[in-house]
Amino acid sequence: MERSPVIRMNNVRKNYSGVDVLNGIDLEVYEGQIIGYIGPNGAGKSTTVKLMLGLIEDYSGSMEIFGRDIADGDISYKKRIGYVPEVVDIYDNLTAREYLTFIGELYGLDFQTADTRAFKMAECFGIKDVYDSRIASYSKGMKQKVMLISSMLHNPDLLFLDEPLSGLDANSVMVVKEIMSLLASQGKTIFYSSHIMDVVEKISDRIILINKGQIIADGTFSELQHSNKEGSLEQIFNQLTGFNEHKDIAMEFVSSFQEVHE
Ligand SMILES: Nc1ncnc2c1ncn2[C@@H]1O[C@H](COP(=O)(O)OP(=O)(O)OP(=O)(O)O)[C@@H](O)[C@H]1O
Repeated sequence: MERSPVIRMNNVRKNYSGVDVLNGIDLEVYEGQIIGYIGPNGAGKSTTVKLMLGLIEDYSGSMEIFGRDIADGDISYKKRIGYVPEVVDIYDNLTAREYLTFIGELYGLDFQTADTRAFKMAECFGIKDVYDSRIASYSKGMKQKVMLISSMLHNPDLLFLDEPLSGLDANSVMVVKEIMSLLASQGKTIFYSSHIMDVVEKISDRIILINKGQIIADGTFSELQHSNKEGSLEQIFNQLTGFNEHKDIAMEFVSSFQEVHE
């Protein structure tokens, strides 16, 4: 059976006020893949994800999700997508129950289904006792858990996660990594961005490195290792993005706020 890609990008370009941010992204992502999408700050990762989510409309090239061009005016594909943004920006005045049932209903679930699912998920994440407390009183990790629940409540086929493990303790990290593997084994596709290289190295079955709006590496971790003769993903990242000045920069940074004694 021929596999058709869940995401297909063809020569996607985007500029902001004449400044090129994406310079021709070509990409095919398949069912069941866990894609680690990495790159330096400002490389264009969030821009790519926002384009796929339909949050930014003005671009050139073509972009298909679930086999349909997302510019065709039919936004029903969004119901099959879950998203955790990089910055947790939720309605602090709501309780988790209010927020999650609201999100569930936006995705077409009835209140009871959304509530039952959300409560069970909150229980698994150890936050059921605060389910009816205002989100404003939550810790950073607890808010992140609410975001993770909201992205999966409607059982999406494609998940976009931006730093999904941000603020989570070591035990919760293990649970979330396991959830990602389980979903991928069911054929769900996970596209996630992170700066934590050792996690990306371990859980991705494909790593895509973007630099200055272009894909400069794409493969499994061992493929990247073979073609770059480097050990860790962090070292491959440094090598491919041409960065080896960390010591000089650190020295300069510290000396900017310290007196230099000759
Ligand atoms: N709304 C905007 N208006 C103007 N420029 C923007 C806008 N959004 C992003 N950019 C620019 O586009 C470039 C890519 O930004 P993007 O957020 O995609 O990077 P990123 O790879 O996600 O970075 P990070 O790792 O820091 O999150 C940056 O130079 C950024 O300044």
